[in-house]
This record gives sequence, C-alpha cells and structure tokens, in this order.
Amino acid sequence: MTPTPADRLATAAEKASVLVEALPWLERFHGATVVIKYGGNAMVDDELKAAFAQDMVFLRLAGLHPVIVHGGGPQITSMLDRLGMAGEFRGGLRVTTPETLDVVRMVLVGQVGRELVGLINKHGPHAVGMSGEDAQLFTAARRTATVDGEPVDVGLVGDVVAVNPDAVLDLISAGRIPVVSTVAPDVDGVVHNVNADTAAGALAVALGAEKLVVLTDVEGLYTDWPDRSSLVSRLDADQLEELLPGLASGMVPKMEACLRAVRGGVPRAHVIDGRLAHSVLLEVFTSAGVGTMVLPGKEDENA
Ligand SMILES: Nc1ncnc2c1ncn2[C@@H]1O[C@H](COP(=O)(O)OP(=O)(O)O)[C@@H](O)[C@H]1O
Ligand SMILES: CC(=O)N[C@@H](CCC(=O)OP(=O)(O)O)C(=O)O
Repeated sequence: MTPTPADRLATAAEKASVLVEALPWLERFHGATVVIKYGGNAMVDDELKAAFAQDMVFLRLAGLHPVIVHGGGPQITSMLDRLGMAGEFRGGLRVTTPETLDVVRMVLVGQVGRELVGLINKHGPHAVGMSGEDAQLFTAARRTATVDGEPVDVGLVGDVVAVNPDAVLDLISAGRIPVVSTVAPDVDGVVHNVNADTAAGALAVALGAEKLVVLTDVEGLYTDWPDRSSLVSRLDADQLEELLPGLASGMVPKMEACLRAVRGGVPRAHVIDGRLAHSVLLEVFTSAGVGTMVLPGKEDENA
C-alpha cells in the first residue's frame, strides 16, 4: 500500500523524535571514554559485525571515545579443532598449554583483532589494533580457575594485575579507536591468555571510563538462569556481589568485570545483547537503555 501524506508525516515525526531523544545523551557523553567488550559469541554473524563497526564509528564521530576489547573464544576453539588440538574449559577459563597459547595469540591478535580493525576502517582511518603486550598495556599474573569451590590449575591463564594505559590514551588523543586483544606478559615476559571480560573491566578502571559495555549473546543477566522471567534491568554492586557465587560459568567473568569496574570508579557497567543490531547505540543514546545495568550503589539509582 502506498503511504499517504499523513503516514509520511508520522514516519518523519518518529524519526525526528529518535534523533532528539539522543540529544541529552550526546551532551552528557561528549568527550567520555566508553570501554566496549565485544564477545566472541556476539561476533559470529557478518551483518552484526558490520553493524558493530558502524556503531563504533558513530560513537567516535559523535564525540565519544570508544575503546574496544575483543574476545574470540569460539574462533579459538574452531582453530584448535582445525589443527586437531584438544581444548578444554575449567571454571569458565580455557586450559592453556604453551601450544594452546600460540594458537590463542595467533587467533586473537592475528585474526579476530585484524578483522575488527578492518571492518571499522572501511569507514575511515579510525581503528588501531594492539594487544596487552604493546607498550606494557597489561601485566598478567598466573591465576587458577575455581571448580566446586577448589582452585584448579589451568596453565598459562592470567589475571590483569597492572595496566599502563598510556598507549591507549595516545591513540584516544589522536582521535583513533583502540582495538585491544587480551594476551599479556607477566613480570618475567611470559605471555598469558587473559579472559577478555576481565581485561575490559581492568582497562575501564585504568582509563577512568564513563561506561563499561559488555556485549554478549543473551539479553542480560538472569538472576535465576535459565528462567526467562528473571532478567534484571539494574542492580547495584552489593546485590551483584551476593549473586556472583551462584552464577554459571559464562556469566561469571562478565559480572566480575562489571563489579570490578563499578567498584573501581566507573559510574555504570552494562551487559547487553550483541545479537541485536546496533545495541550499543541503543544503550548509549536512548533513555530506556537495553540489557542489565550495574551501578556502584543504591544512591546512584537516579543519577
Ligand atoms: N545468569 C545468567 N544470565 C545470563 N546468561 C547466562 C547466565 N548463566 C549462564 N549464562 C550463559 O552465559 C552465556 C554468555 O557467556 P559466554 O558464552 O562466555 O559469552 P561471550 O562469548 O559473549 O563472552 C549466555 O549465552 C548464557 O548461555
Ligand atoms: C582464559 C580464557 O578463557 N581466555 C579466553 C580469551 C578469549 C575470550 O575471552 O573470548 P570471549 O569473550 O569470546 O569468551 C579464551 O581462551 O577463550
């Protein structure tokens, strides 16, 4: 059916109202740094990847400073399969032998990071890739996984114990979009595999980011997974701390990262659905937001 002049007016008014709704958020976040964790499971579809790249360029051109920390778990697993190498997760962390680490580093830095940089740079000379090894961005320390309450050795897996954000700040001040892969050396220079959620939380704190946004392949945090009526739209750090021990493995590093961020001075952390095209724009520029928002405390609820 051909739209009537009245239909066209209504559509135009709707489009204008979407743009105007963004105005207070454009004002509020002008010049702000936003750390975005782009998860491996949310980056398996070509159209979604292209939409994510558009969102990052949109944020930059709107005056924000997006910093991307990417994952790549499914991509690492598929390369290990192709190479006939066995892989295993314990307590949500990949058991990482020196041979596995070679594959993790190759896939994260050489494949997933490169692809994201390429997609963003279709729009102009914006993105620059780097890893935790560059300019001492991250220092890792070997960590264990927790399985049934017990510590379990998972090999060359690290937590981030120090961040030197200078190289990221240099890129930000040059107007670039840093794209960070999460392998990092320990104090002796031994490279470790770092979970990307963990690294994103640590980087958001070190940069004094305004927001941490974690994209994943689910609508947000469910307090009683997989009961679909238990999706939470907001909670504070104390409430999250109480829930953490009961969460299943995929959500644990994400929610730990959100907690680390808000406890470390980041005003808001969000877990949003990366399967929804342009979910980052909806989160940043609309009043309702999407997914689950973590706030430092109750007093911040109306902030
Ligand atoms: N409480 C929970 N709320 C939401 N998702 C959960 C929860 N517990 C487990 N999950 C699972 O965690 C997954 C996300 O973790 P993961 O697969 O590691 O994501 P990513 O690749 O984005 O890092 C979801 O797809 C869901 O299956
Ligand atoms: C220690 C550890 O488990 N590291 C992860 C690093 C990639 C990652 O975190 O990717 P996602 O965000 O896609 O899960 C791994 O080897 O899969």
